[in-house]
Amino acid sequence: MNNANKKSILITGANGLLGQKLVQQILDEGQFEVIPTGIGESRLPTSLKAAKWISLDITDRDDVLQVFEKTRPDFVINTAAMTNVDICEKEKKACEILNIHAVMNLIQAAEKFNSHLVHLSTDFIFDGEAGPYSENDTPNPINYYGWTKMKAEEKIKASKIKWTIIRTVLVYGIANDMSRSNIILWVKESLEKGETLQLVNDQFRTPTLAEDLAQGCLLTIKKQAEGIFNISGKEQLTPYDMAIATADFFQLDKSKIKETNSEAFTQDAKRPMKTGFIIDKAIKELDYCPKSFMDGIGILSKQLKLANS
Ligand SMILES: NC(=O)C1=CN([C@@H]2O[C@H](COP(=O)(O)OP(=O)(O)OC[C@H]3O[C@@H](n4cnc5c(N)ncnc54)[C@H](OP(=O)(O)O)[C@@H]3O)[C@@H](O)[C@H]2O)C=CC1
Ligand SMILES: Cc1cn([C@H]2C[C@H](O)[C@@H](COP(=O)(O)OP(=O)(O)O[C@H]3O[C@@H](C)C(=O)[C@@H](O)[C@H]3O)O2)c(=O)[nH]c1=O
Repeated sequence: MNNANKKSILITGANGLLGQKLVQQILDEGQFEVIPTGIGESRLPTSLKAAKWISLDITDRDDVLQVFEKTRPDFVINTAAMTNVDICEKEKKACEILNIHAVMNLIQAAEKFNSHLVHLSTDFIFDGEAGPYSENDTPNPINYYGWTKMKAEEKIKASKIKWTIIRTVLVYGIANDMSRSNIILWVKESLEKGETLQLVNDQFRTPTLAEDLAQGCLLTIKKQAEGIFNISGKEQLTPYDMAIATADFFQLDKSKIKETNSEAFTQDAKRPMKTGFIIDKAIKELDYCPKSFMDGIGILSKQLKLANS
């Protein structure tokens, strides 16, 4: 506990899409003290500068222990990861260091300072043969990114710390100075440039609005819920469905969206075919209530207008 009456939440990777939404919601709600951390300088928008930024590279064990020593966070939400799935397939060592070894640094520090670790995981721990998945299904990753996220879960489950694992899928939204895009944004931007897109119609996801994911993380902290929770959107859609919905919403040229399948359209890393999550446990135990996909696009659209005004 830092502030007289507020518990503290340290966010790793706070410059990221989820990280920025968490800082926003924690500041808006005022119930907790937020400690935003990340690699290098803050890229948080000025509106979030109230929170004191701490540079923290979670792959640096001494850096992690020093920051925990200084801040003694009650909770840690680990959003930091190597999230470009195709680069993970090509740069396995870097992916292993960030997605597995760095998590072990956090486990060690959480154990030493009695912090509750909330860790972000993914649908890519599954092989996509039988989605949508519940919390009890058996992982069987088919790409290296998914394998590293599964190994990190195993390290956490084997530890002695208080932990919560939040699994999510295909997060979309807009944040300040983003280091990677997401499907709604790259479909919208490509169509606005008049580019032709190939979208697969045989992969299934339950796309997740970044704000809903952040709220799901905070609900587990508010309810001190431990264990595994699926936090995602409710609707199961294909990337083709998502692209058509995006074009309809922003009134863009749908004829530039070519329907294809995973046989014809391949990426460096294999994607599991049918994933998505069953979110009944989060709805029942956390009162989690995600937006519909169309409402999610509406929220993103309003933020884009604000950002461009
Ligand atoms: N996005 C998605 O579709 C999904 C994401 N997830 C999981 O959710 C979590 C958050 O995802 P998302 O917000 O989209 O990810 P982002 O890629 O937007 O954010 C990850 C952040 O981690 C930071 N980072 C990279 N290396 C380090 C390091 N050594 N120390 C500290 N921070 C570091 C990055 O910094 P910088 O910005 O400078 O590169 C970035 O800000 C991840 O764990 C991901 O695996 C799970 C399923 C789906
Ligand atoms: C680039 C592209 C993707 N797709 C499909 C493949 C995939 O199912 C979906 C999204 O592809 P992307 O490469 O944009 O995103 P992808 O890397 O698949 O996103 C993943 O990110 C990591 C961090 C996760 O944890 C996963 O849950 C998932 O969200 O769209 C197309 O159909 N056409 C395209 O041109």
